[in-house]
Amino acid sequence: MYYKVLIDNIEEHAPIVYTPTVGLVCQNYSGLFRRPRGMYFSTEDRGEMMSMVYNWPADQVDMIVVTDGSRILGLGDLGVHGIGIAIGKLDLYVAAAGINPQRVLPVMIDVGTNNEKLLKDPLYLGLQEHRLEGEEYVAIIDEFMEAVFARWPNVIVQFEDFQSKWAFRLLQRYRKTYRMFNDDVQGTAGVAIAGLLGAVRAQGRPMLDFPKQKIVVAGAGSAGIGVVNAASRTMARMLGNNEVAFESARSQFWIVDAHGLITEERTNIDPDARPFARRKSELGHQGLNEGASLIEVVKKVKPDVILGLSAVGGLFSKEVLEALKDSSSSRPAVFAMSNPTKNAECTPLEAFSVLGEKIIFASGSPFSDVDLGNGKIGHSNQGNNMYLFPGIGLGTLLSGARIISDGMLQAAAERLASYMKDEEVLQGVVYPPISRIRDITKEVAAAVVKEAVAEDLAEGYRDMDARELARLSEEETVDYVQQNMWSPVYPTIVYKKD
Ligand SMILES: NC(=O)c1ccc[n+]([C@@H]2O[C@H](COP(=O)([O-])OP(=O)(O)OC[C@H]3O[C@@H](n4cnc5c(N)ncnc54)[C@H](O)[C@@H]3O)[C@@H](O)[C@H]2O)c1
Ligand SMILES: O=C(O)C[C@H](O)C(=O)O
Ligand SMILES: [Mg+2]
Repeated sequence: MYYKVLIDNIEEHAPIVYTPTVGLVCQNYSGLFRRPRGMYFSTEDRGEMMSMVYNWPADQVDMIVVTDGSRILGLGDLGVHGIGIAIGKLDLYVAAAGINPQRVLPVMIDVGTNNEKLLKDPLYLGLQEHRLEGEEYVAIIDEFMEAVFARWPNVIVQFEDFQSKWAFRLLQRYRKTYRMFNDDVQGTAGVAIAGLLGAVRAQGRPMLDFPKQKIVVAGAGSAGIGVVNAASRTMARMLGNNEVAFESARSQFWIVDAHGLITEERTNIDPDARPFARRKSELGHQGLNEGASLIEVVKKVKPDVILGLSAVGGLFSKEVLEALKDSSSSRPAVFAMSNPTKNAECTPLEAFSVLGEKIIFASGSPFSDVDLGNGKIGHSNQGNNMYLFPGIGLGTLLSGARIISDGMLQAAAERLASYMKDEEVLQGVVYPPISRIRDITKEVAAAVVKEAVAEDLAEGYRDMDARELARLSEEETVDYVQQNMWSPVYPTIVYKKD
């Protein structure tokens, strides 16, 4: 009944089970606690996880969303309170992807917290010690992965809201051996690429013009670097996929973090950001220096896009938006993607009032459209990984792919981009409304299945073996996905008064 209500009213309820309200829930979780949900694996469970997984009552689990609570939305380290995010994401797996709700498992890895308030809070439900670090931390995650894949070899594990340093490291560690992905790094990247391709089409230009876009990214964490990595690979593919193409794609991005513009001259540069550090040779003629402020960078670069994944509310100030007036694009794009609402780099009202009706606007959390007067509407898109992660999970499940490849993620992003019609995109609508999330998820999942088959990764699912999967046409693949989506059905009961 809960899922029936959620699915039928997804537009109204997504902002409650998901961003922004889920953020508030996580911030107050110990005080709101009613009953335990999900599984907790803690530092104290070392050596026991293999037997613990057998305590979970379901014989089959299709999807796990796991977090260690270290970076929940843009709210920082919330320790075990972060379980709310895993529960919320899995609600969307049921509502959008039709994963059976009896086969989802939210997981919290409790290795302590560095949140001083929680460390002192008598109501805190988790371990009251500082976070475990280094190889001991990795050993805990290794043990958890071995345990869940031993009990459910076909499960898919989505890593969610791990602080950046672990997000990248764990993704590299597991992605070639387990059916797993990191939603903040990879899901966000695909959604951003789909929106950026939409912004190119909205200028009346072909998607192949994407490599000409100049993009300033504020934020060099798991999400920001994930976007720049994948978007530059997409550009490079469009340019011929050779070394020159990669170099040209790289030069389209300017990354600004808490210390300003990232250049080669930065000391202690984060290895994940290093490939995108601006070269010394480029800085002179651009009039930019190491650590240049966001506003300076926007003024000098005149970018087509400013994209925020900084978790700093209001970072796209009036001055930054004013500077974007000189953008070389006929329709500059403002993507204020940080969550929850108060962390958005700017609101659509702020962006449209400074830059006018032409811009393309997207935010991570939902905002209302803006009335621009004279019957004109400034469209507020929700650029959130919710448009991809359910389809990535479902497509992986139904293909029986052994791993989740870059190609499968790329296919998902491209399907999301092509889902929007030209008329919609020209009106500034680059993402579908959430009311269509079940349909878009079905399409994304089908694209993931097709790509898994093409890459010879698919091993089939239940009665559908790999050979049969390979024989399905595009349309048949979509039907196959649809038939395997769980749906709560209730008969209509009409009470008749005689
Ligand atoms: N819309 C989506 O689908 C989506 C997906 C993933 C993450 N996010 C959001 O993105 C945000 C960042 O997530 P993350 O995992 O990358 O976090 P993170 O903490 O790893 O990274 C934050 C980055 O922002 C930088 N930063 C801080 N202050 C800045 C400033 N004043 N100017 C420029 N950069 C600044 C930091 O240096 C860091 O590089 C969060 O709010 C999260 O909710 C949104
Ligand atoms: O949870 C969301 O709404 C998106 C994203 O995964 C985030 O961490 O902000
Ligand atoms: Mg997240």
